[in-house]
Order: sequence, then C-alpha cells, then structure tokens
Amino acid sequence: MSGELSPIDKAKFVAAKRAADYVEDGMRVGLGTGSTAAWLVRCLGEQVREGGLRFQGVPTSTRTADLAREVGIEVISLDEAKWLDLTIDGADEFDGALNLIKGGGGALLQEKIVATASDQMVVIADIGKEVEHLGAFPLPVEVIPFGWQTTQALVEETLVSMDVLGRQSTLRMNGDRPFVTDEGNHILDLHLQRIGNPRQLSLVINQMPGVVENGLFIDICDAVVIGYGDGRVELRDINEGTVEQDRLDFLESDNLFTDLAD
Ligand SMILES: O=C(CO)[C@H](O)[C@H](O)COP(=O)(O)O
Repeated sequence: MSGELSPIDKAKFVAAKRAADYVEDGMRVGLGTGSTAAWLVRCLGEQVREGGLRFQGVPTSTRTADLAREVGIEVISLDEAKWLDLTIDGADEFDGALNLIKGGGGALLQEKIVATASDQMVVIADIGKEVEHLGAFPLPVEVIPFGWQTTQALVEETLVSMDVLGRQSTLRMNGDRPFVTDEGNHILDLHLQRIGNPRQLSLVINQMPGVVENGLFIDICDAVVIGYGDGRVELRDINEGTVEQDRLDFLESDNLFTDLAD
C-alpha cells in the first residue's frame, strides 16, 4: 500500500505521524488545514479510536472540522477552548528562524488566530518547504470582497517601497469565480519571489484598509517536524536547532494509506 504514495506524501505522512506524539490526554489542540494537516488528523483519529487518546480539537477550517469529526476527534470551537495547549499545522514555506508563509489552502486567517492562541505551534512539513528566504511561494493576503480591486492596487503600490523582488498580485480563483474563504473573503496572491524583511512587510500589509490578514507567520512557530520521502523525520526547535533525527516505519500504519488526504 505504501508503494502507492509519492515521496512527498510519505514525507508529509511521517512528519504528521511524529508530530501526533505531541498530543497528550486532556489537551486542547489546534488542528491545521491542508494535505499534511489532514494526515495529522487521520493519525490522531486512529489514536483516539484505537489507542484511547482523549483530547479536544479546534479546527482551522470547515474542511478540517469535517475530517476531524469523521475520524472520531471531539471538536470544539476556539471560543469554547479559549486557549490551546498546542497547534499543529502545515506550511507553504519555513525559513531558518521558523518564520512561515501559510495560506496556500486559503485558511490563513483561522490558522493564524488559532496558532496565536496556543502555548506552542508545531509545523509539519516535507523538506521541500524549507527555504533560505521566504517569498518564492506566492504570499496569500486575505481581503474583504468590497473594493478588492482598490485594495489590490494599494497593496501593489505599497510593495514598491518594500524589500521584495516581484510586485505582481493575482486574485485567487476557484474555477471561473473568485475563491471565497470560510469568512467570506477573497485572497490575493502576491508574487514577490524574495521577501527581504518579512516582519516589516507583514506589518505594512496589515495596516491597509480592506486587508484582513496576511500569510506571514512571524515568531509564531516554535518547532518544525520535517519529513523526508524515505521515512526520515527531523525535529527542529526554535531555541535548540535540530534536536532529533529518526526514521519511521511506514508499514505499521498501512491502513492510513488507503485514503490519501486532500
Ligand atoms: O496554510 C495552509 C492552508 O491554508 C497549509 O498548511 C499550507 O498550504 C500547506 O499545505 P499542504 O500541507 O497541503 O502542503
């Protein structure tokens, strides 16, 4: 069964599986969105059903909420939880300071709110997500639909004075219609190629009327679990650097491979 998985899917799976070990009985845990986070939700669901794990999950999208319920995880809202022990989520890029670009799946707003309301954020990612400088992945910016083209023009104008290489942006589409987030907003993808000062860029973008939030996660992530296509996992901590290298066995979780996430 595991032979049907691509190396990237294997990498995502082993990262998710290792990160599931962070979840302990009684915790309140933010559950991320995307294909890697979906693996995590499946791994946790298996531990709930077969290992007796008891925790409450706060999903970061309707997609994740549906999957979490399907696999047997108790789902509560962030307002019910108020504060979380831990959030585990994927990322589109991470750099050496564990700053991130997120929002490729369109859930950046809930993801940032949930991660910020957590004692700890652990990112799960395949090794292909590691970058020296953020920005090759288009930066998602969530904007309200009212006047979005004016907001887009303002954002592009502001980029002229920012330390970035590219300045084009595109409205994310879903077929022939604009993509709509869980909050009813649209997403502009900024094609910046290289972001020289992510912290400054994040602050400037978020000051604009019409912008709800951007996909730069600065000083939010505490650790990254990096997966490799051959089953290796590496645990990198914000303070201590690489603290663990291991190799996970695919076969022991073959039943999870029957249904690829996303
Ligand atoms: O930020 C996200 C969704 O908004 C995802 O975590 C990010 O896009 C990574 O996705 P995947 O695990 O599918 O590669």
